[in-house]
Amino acid sequence: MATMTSLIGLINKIQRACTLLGDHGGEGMSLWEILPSVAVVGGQSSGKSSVLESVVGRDFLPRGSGIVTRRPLVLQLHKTESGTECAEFLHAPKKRFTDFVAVRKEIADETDRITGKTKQISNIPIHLSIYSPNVVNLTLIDLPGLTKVAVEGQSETIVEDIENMVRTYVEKPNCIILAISPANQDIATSDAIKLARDVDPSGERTFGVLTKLDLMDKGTNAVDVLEGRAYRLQHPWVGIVNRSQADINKNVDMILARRKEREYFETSPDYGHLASRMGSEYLAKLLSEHLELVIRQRIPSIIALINKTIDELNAELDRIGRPIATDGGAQLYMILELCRAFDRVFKEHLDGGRPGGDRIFGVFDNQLPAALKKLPFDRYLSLKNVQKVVTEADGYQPHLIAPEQGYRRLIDGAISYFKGPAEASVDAVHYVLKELVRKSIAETQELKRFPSLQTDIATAANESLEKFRDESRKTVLRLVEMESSYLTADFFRKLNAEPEKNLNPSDKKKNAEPDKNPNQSGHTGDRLNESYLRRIGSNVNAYIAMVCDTLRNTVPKAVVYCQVKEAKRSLLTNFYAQVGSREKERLSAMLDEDPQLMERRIQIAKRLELYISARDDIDAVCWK
Ligand SMILES: Nc1nc2c(ncn2[C@@H]2O[C@H](COP(=O)(O)OP(=O)(O)OP(=O)(O)O)[C@@H](O)[C@H]2O)c(=O)[nH]1
Repeated sequence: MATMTSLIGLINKIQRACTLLGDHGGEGMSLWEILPSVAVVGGQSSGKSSVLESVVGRDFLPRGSGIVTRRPLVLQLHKTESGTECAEFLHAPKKRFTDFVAVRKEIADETDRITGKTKQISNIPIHLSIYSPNVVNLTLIDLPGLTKVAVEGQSETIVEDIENMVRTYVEKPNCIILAISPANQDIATSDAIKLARDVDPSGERTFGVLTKLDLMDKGTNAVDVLEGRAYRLQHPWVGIVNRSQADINKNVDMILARRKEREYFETSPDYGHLASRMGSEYLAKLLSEHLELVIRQRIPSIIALINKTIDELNAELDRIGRPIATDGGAQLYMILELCRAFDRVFKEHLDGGRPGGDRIFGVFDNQLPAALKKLPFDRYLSLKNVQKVVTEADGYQPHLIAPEQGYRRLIDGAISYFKGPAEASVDAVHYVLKELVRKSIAETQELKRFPSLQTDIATAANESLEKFRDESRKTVLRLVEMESSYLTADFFRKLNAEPEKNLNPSDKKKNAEPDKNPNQSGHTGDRLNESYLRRIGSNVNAYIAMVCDTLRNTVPKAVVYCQVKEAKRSLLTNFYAQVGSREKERLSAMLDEDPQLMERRIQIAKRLELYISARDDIDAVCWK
């Protein structure tokens, strides 16, 4: 079974590692939060520093009037078998202090480094480890003393600020509270007890410490408090006699002070019966034993938290991606895999499964028919324009039978109107595809960490789409031009057949005077009569309607063939060819990651290392 030394040593080690990672509490459940610690709480001048120092057995804490402790001091005591005592700060790990006067100065300087030489406070802790044969393994947190009023140079909120900071430490269920109250004040007015009662009403994690027993008025004693009658706590009260200011001035050393304290209790008529449970040494032992008990109880939940965190960190590493291979072949493989992932998402957009592909159907089903409908054939085939085109078509020559050239010109002119909607369909589908490329890049999880590759893929895909658009435009224009290049003769044959039904065909052939029938040639003297022009207009209109029906069906086919199918088939084909011939340096550049993400990965990896080593340490200690 684990020894007390190894258990507390283990917790010390994990706490130090937490601080290295900047994990000293804060938001969320952290390892730091679950590790047990002892916080020293009390009003100013209640004797906190004195208690801490006598537990440690050395003078090392800054002294002075006013607010001295302005940052939490996390003090880790490590018991060594032998050797000289030394101290080490986490912020200066290579420097070993053997002179405790220098330790005191370093605490003061390090406090100022964060807070400046003001009287402000900060909740960023200072970590100090003390290695000594004269200490027990213990982690103590010294906190600024609770005050009642702000003094000159302090902000109005200082009283509240200190209380809030102390509270953040002591309200955590893992915190053992060392509540320091001076015996020469009424226990009912103790700031430490007041706060401890607030955050630990059952008193199960509060240790009451009564200082300054030697300063009580003659004839009074604190037996009521020390025996738990004045204020009941789950743990026994411990009385302490620290060095007086006069002792400090006379440089009474700690060893002597402890001996004097022991003698005080042993010879005291009031406290003699309690002597074995009084004094700084007893307090240190009591705390250490309690801490061990708490750690033992906590180990299962610490292991559970560590395991849960390791799983979460691994999952996050998977999500943001593992580090990239350095080998060129592996990088090429990775780039192609990423392109394929993008391509899959893009195809899902087109084929369904993800939204967007339906907008292409919308172009053919709504936009194209609406644009065709809006073509200005009414104006183009107005009586006036028909007359103008037909008249101009044959130049100075009179029309003989039917205005053949006039018909052709009118039809040609009308068909050229279809170019607009056909090209607009090409463009509309182009923009839908471009948007789908953008969306697909954004939605490809695997690509998220590679902004450079995202840009490269977008550029390559858009270049391909431009090419497809050009091809598609040529094709639809060709479809329109084809309609002009050879007209459907059948349509006119049927048209000619209709009026002939009303006439006697033999008569028509015989007299060979078409001009006489206005329905046939429409000549009135030199000019075509109005109803004949109307008939030309309506014939051309009917022909155009037929062409329109055809194009409404063929333009979408051409667009899908040239743009959509090509996009599905070969959006990145050129890109693959280019990438395949690229140098390793360029491949690495394509896999450049977002610097923030890289930083995040390093952080997670560090954290993961801490948690894994913490788990190993716990395993090692528990199996000992
Ligand atoms: N006689 C005697 N004096 C004590 C005792 N405990 C503390 N003192 C004196 O009380 C004064 C304040 O003690 P500190 O230990 O500095 O008290 P603190 O709570 O750390 O004070 P701040 O850091 O200012 O909040 C010092 O002059 C100590 O010598 C004690 O048990 N007996």
